[in-house]
Amino acid sequence: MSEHADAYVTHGAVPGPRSAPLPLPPGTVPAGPGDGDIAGEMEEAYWSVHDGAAARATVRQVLARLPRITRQIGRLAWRADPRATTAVVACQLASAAMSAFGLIASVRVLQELFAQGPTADRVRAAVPQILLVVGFLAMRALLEAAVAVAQARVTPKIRTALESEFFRLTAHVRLEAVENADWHDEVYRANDRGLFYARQIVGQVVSLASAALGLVGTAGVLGVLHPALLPLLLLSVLPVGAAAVRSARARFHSFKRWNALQRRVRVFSWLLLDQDAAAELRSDTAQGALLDEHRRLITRIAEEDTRLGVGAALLNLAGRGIGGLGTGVTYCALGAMLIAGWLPLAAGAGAVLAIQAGQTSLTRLVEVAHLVYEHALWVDDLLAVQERCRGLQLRTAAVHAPDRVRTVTLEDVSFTYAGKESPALDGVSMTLTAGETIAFVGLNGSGKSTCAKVLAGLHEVQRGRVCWDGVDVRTFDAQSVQRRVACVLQDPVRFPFSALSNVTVSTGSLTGAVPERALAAVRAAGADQVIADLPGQWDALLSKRFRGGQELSGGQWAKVAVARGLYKNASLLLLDEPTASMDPPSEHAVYEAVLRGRLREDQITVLISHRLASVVDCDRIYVFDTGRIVESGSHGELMALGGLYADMFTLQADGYRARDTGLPCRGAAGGGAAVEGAVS
Ligand SMILES: Nc1ncnc2c1ncn2[C@@H]1O[C@H](COP(=O)(O)OP(=O)(O)OP(=O)(O)O)[C@@H](O)[C@H]1O
Repeated sequence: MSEHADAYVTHGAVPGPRSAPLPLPPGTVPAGPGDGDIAGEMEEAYWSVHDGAAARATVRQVLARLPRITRQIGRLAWRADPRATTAVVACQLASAAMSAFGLIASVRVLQELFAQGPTADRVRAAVPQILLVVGFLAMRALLEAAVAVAQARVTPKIRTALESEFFRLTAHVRLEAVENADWHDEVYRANDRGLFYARQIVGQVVSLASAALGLVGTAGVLGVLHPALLPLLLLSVLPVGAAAVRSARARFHSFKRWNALQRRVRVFSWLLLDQDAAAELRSDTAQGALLDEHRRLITRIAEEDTRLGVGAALLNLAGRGIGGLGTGVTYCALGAMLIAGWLPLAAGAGAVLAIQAGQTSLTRLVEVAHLVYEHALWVDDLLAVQERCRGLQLRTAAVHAPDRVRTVTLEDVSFTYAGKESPALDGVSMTLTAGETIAFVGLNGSGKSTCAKVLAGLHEVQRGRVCWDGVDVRTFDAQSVQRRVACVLQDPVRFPFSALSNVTVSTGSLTGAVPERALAAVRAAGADQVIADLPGQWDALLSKRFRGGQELSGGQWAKVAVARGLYKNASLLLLDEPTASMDPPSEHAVYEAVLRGRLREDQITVLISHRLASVVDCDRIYVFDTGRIVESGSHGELMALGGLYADMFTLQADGYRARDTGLPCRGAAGGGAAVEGAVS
């Protein structure tokens, strides 16, 4: 055995420099999150960025942002449905006017009632004003209903527009961005929080406008009654406002703690309910430990709930106390004005009504302003993520990749993943021609999958060129390139669709199929028997999560994935360890189909495999080592070379021999037989 094989054996599957050795772990594990300051310990960095922002913001910060938020939401609403948006604004303004007119009419009713003369006459005189009050209130109710109807039209449209734009953008982001952990976190956060709050914020902005207009209306009415009542309104509402700000902040602060706990509980709930985790949990008898932790957390939530409830009651009491003090001072001042004769008694009673309405509007205004402030941060976050996605979109170009590619060439290609120091591919050159079957082999992390992705145009190289029929692939529209490539990966996506859709989805269709091609693809992949045995066959739903759905084994899913790749009928077929979970006869059948090119004679097929027996018949084999191609040639040429390939092949072939007897092992039918044949 050569020095290559020695390195393979003595250093394990991943040779190369190692970092500092891992020290012994401690004998006791920390009790877990939930001890001490739960909010601090359990904050999840990327979820919690804006949680509790309203608790930290000053009144000035909140007020300063409100006009911008209102404009932003207004723009979104206008784009979604201009008519409904106009209706919301117009009806909202009219409803506020009705409130103000109703208040003035109420004051007039009081004036009539407090006038001189017999009671019956005074009541009769007040009737027209009472009818006016009723009319204004009825109008206000109708207008508020109209606002709700228009809002119900515009809100789902905003949600649909934002959500479809969000997914359209994220689905077309370049692969390197998707593989970036920060981008991934941002997108999940935008999906979970941004879209959620975007659905609510229209209603909240409408409530905010309604409360603000209510306050303005009250001030207007008081100004009409007597200008000196305006400072009185201020005197009355300021303490109420201060109490409302304190209570809103406390609520957001508590919510942050509560939310952190809820997230943690959800992790345990998912694990306890998850179908995929069920077998391992039971075999490890881990349920007890998970249940204990779950119980501990929900107990903490219950305590937090009680703490929240008691805190809210105390804050409410304090707020009402301060508000009551303000009201008391206001009424004293009002009494003084009445005694001094500045104001008729009826106007004084009207002022009391107006001040009470003003206090209610202000409390609502403060609460909703804090909500809008915090939720708008999440909506901003969503819009910022969308903007970032716009800059990461797949390349679009007028030139499309050729329908049938004759040659794919890599010219001195180097590629380094973002954040990595050493390149994954370093000066790789090769030419692949239609009709060939090529294999990539090499140690873990040597660059095989990266090279396949570069060939497929999924990664843009930093140095060198990837050419399709002599044209740099970067000049083609990216999606046109991807339409001509089929990738079958080791861990294929298990689409929760019908068996047929699982095959046809590779052509971008869930509902349309070319029946003969679908049958040929599943036969070639060995998936025909899998589908034939399912109740419902082609129509069988492949997901246990839905009623009547079926579950496949790992190997059966792999066959469906290979069928999907073959069905695409692409110029370039990339198979990245597609048979790793298949039984030997199935693996053999797939390689037969792929290697003999049963579906397409003019296809370039690239096969990545660690089972070297499966690449023996390939036209050419490239051997990768730390991002470079160190050997290439046919199986025979590489064995004669006696390098890394020959060492790996011999090592694997030895594994199929019974050590004592020298006889082949029984389990090595299919692939094993090929190895025996090849090395003997
Ligand atoms: N998305 C990624 N981001 C950063 N580094 C990556 C990424 N994917 C792969 N790498 C790194 O690039 C190098 C080559 O990886 P690649 O997946 O191409 O190797 P491979 O030969 O296909 O390995 P394996 O046989 O284990 O599948 C490795 O060092 C790996 O850690």
